[in-house]
Amino acid sequence: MIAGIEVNLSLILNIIRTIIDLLLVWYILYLGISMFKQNMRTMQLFKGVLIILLIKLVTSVLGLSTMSYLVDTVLTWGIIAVIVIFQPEIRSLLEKMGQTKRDYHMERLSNDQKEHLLDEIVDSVTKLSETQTGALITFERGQSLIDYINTGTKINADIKSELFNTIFWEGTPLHDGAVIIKDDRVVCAAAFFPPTQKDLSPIYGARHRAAIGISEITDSLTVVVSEETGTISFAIKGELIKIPRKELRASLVNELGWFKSEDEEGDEDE
Ligand SMILES: Nc1ncnc2c1ncn2[C@@H]1O[C@H](COP(=O)(O)OP(=O)(O)OP(=O)(O)O)[C@@H](O)[C@H]1O
Repeated sequence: MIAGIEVNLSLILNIIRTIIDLLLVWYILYLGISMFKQNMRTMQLFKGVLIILLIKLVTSVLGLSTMSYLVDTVLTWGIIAVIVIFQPEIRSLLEKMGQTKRDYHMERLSNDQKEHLLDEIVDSVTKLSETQTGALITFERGQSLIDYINTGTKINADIKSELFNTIFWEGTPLHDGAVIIKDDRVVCAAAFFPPTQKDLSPIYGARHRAAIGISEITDSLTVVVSEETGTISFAIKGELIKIPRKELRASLVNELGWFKSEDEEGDEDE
């Protein structure tokens, strides 16, 4: 009787272990595939690895020992090369897996203070758009942008409409590159982003490529203003979304998530 219970218990434990195992593998595959889908570089890598694995299979089945040795060598050195070349993507994936950051800093600000910050940003982006001044403004969200902040010139200033309009004025040395905002601070200007490798319409040049590029490898939000047309776009998760001027404020509120809904406030009070 006791032996029977022990067998059943170990069977149940085995089933639970298998389910946990499968769920973990599924989660890692899901993260990997969503990263591959977002980024053209990783998509190309994925195809390359598939081709090499296919060649490895064929050479093993046909017993082509020299070819098999060559493929093994490519795989061994390839892994090292992939780690070096795709360091930003691998880091982004690991950061996503361990992401627990809550926006403590923004939570300390009152709604009035946040409204004021939004007013400054909306006022500035609207003016940049009206005057057709090219601009790239990136908001750090869950994942750190420290690597990209380090490529620019540190500022650590308040968010002010005049500041953005001055920075992006063509006569200033800082106008080339992106401004990065972390919480309620403008942390740097003239930051450089790795441009996307995606096929894009020829109407988009280096600025839009940079905006999409940073959104492929981080969860940041980038606001781009086109110098040629004054069009405002958001770059999010590898996609470019045009934002009509009238909808800029509402779209920023939606994407930045600075204001909690009443439901969320209620949940925290309980
Ligand atoms: N990799 C990059 N990282 C950050 N900023 C960049 C990068 N590449 C270009 N830029 C910015 O974009 C400007 C050049 O934009 P370009 O005119 O080629 O882009 P565009 O997408 O056609 O935009 P626009 O519609 O404003 O002309 C540069 O002066 C620089 O400020």
